[in-house]
Amino acid sequence: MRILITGSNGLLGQKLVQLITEQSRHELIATARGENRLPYEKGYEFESLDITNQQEVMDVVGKHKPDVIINTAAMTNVDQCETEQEDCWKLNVTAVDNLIEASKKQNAFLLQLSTDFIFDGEDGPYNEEAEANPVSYYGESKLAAEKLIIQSKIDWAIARTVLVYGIAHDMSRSNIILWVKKSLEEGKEIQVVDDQWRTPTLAEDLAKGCLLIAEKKAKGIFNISGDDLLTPYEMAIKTAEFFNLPQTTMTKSDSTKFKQTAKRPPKTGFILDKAKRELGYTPHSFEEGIKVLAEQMKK
Ligand SMILES: NC(=O)C1=CN([C@@H]2O[C@H](COP(=O)(O)OP(=O)(O)OC[C@H]3O[C@@H](n4cnc5c(N)ncnc54)[C@H](O)[C@@H]3O)[C@@H](O)[C@H]2O)C=CC1
Repeated sequence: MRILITGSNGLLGQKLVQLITEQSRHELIATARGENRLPYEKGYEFESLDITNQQEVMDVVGKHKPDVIINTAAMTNVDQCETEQEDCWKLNVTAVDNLIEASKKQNAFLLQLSTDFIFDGEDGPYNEEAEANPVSYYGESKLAAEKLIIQSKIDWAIARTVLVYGIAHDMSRSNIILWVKKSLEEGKEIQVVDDQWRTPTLAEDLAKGCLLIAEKKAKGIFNISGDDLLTPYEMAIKTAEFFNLPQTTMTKSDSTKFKQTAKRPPKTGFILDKAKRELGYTPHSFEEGIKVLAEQMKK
């Protein structure tokens, strides 16, 4: 199978490239805006691709004729989406339309990544049929992209995910585990919210879930996240316990104390029954996820 990935420099993109090249079962075309910033070059072809450029999308997809396109590229900074709405829409919605058109022309299966932020967070955890009601512009844009795909006449899947954590090859991305570990090691005072719930997702699990969908060409919406419903404070406690760090400088807080540009849904998290049943998806627990990161940090 020929798989084309957009946003291959992003966190999920990197993990997908790693997973697919390690398995070497598929032909891979890794694309990203600008230069290839991946540290390894074997086992895949690289193509520069800005998905907001309609002609470029048509040309690259037309040249490589993939069986499956996995669109990981997006504007993922929730506050930035709130302040730069035009750019957010261009990348998170209009560019998806470019991919739909290219998929239609080449008869490719399109897998789009989406988010728990399409929900208002009043009654999580959610299954795939729950009613969306975004409270941020980011959530609105990702929901609009879902609608475009659902209404299209192509073969499609949507993988929705939640709070992805993992180690990018250049350590460019922080996450709650790295932040808590570093802060407690330095004896820094930190406040961690205990009134938001998520099912945090190990980036490697998300990559596996996406590949399962691609290999099966499983159509429809799939929740692909971790399975443990936790508050950030609970995640922080588990992190401190794992690394055997003193918790004296860490205090419980609530989200009203933090001023953020975009509103966050209080309680999301996903029910994974469908992905487990139909894809054989089996995510790590949060503790196992910390262990995976700890191993990667040693390298
Ligand atoms: N990271 C998270 O916690 C969550 C992520 N998601 C979704 O999962 C998907 C993957 O997320 P991450 O890998 O964490 O995001 P990321 O921010 O690490 O990667 C996004 C990639 O898109 C690329 N990109 C930006 N503009 C582009 C353009 N015009 N053309 C081509 N590429 C462009 C960026 O360079 C970056 O490499 C996204 O669709 C996101 O909305 C959903 C829920 C939570």
